[in-house]
Amino acid sequence: MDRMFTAEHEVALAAVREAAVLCRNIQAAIGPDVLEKKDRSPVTVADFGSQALICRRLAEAFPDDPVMAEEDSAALREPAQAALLDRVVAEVRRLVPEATAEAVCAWIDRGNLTAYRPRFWTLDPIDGTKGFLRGDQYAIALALVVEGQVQVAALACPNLPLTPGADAPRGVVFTAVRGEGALAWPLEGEGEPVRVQVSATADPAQARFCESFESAHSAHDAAAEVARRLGITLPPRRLDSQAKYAMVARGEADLYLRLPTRPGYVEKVWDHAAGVLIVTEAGGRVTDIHGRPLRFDLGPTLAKNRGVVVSNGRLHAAVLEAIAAVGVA
Ligand SMILES: Nc1ncnc2c1ncn2[C@@H]1O[C@H](COP(=O)(O)O)[C@@H](OP(=O)(O)O)[C@H]1O
Ligand SMILES: [Mg+2]
Ligand SMILES: [Mg+2]
Ligand SMILES: [Mg+2]
Repeated sequence: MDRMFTAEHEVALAAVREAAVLCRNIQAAIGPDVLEKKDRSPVTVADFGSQALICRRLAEAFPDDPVMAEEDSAALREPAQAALLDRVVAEVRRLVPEATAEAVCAWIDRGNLTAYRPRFWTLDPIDGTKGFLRGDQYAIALALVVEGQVQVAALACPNLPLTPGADAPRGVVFTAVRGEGALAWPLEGEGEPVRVQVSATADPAQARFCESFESAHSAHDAAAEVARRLGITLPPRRLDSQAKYAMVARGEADLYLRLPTRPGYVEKVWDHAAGVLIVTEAGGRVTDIHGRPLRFDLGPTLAKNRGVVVSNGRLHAAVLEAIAAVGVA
């Protein structure tokens, strides 16, 4: 069989790698003063810069493909934001010297798709913005959705150790093409990728689970109850962003629980599309808390889903059962 989506895979990998350079440049410059002043501007600059770089590459390679991205440039174009726009343009120019303010805004606006299409890209230019500001985990997540199915994914995790358990070097990109398995590439350099595979853990009590760092994004108390019910004694690993999908995909965790915190929050497509393909291609399973597959054919939100459960596959049924027994709504 011919390999499918070869060009899309190559472009997606190169695009998230380039954006990761910009994000690293900006994160490296965050000082204690930024945190003390609760200044969110570094992540705002990185969000816009990352989206501009990736949309530029997609526009070059696939001019007809729409992009459903998290950010839009309306705020950035306001005269009052001129200084912020200057910072974004300066960061983009370190990678694309010919970039102008107008071009940067136009690239960002290529990410303005808000309705479902039979073929579209979805982009989270920085996922885990809170982690980014804390100097912790964040991700750059890009996925191609065709007929409602994620076909190609690239997930850059600039602060995740390249090898599980080792502290350095950091920076890994996970990619997947449907039907072809999942790969982990060094973020930098020409190194060969390795195949990633979920864990073989079959005893729920032995499960290592992860969840959001932010308790506002995922109910920590409900997850603790589910864990207790499964006999899990290890504390959860808490980390920001779709790096949690990567943890399950490479067998460093067995479960990722994202249990709803309040009625009304609806998950976003760009927070999950890339992670879902990487985990499923690594042999794992992803559903919502009711066991339904995540729907990427409804626009920017997962309007028909509630929460997210990610597992190595083997543990999935037991986890859904425990969630139902605990009564997570
Ligand atoms: N109340 C809520 N419940 C669940 N997710 C939420 C939320 N409020 C924001 N989010 C999403 O949670 C994402 C981060 O996920 P995590 O907690 O796993 O790091 C955010 O992505 P961004 O950081 O890209 O804005 C945001 O889209
Ligand atoms: Mg996000
Ligand atoms: Mg984001
Ligand atoms: Mg956001």
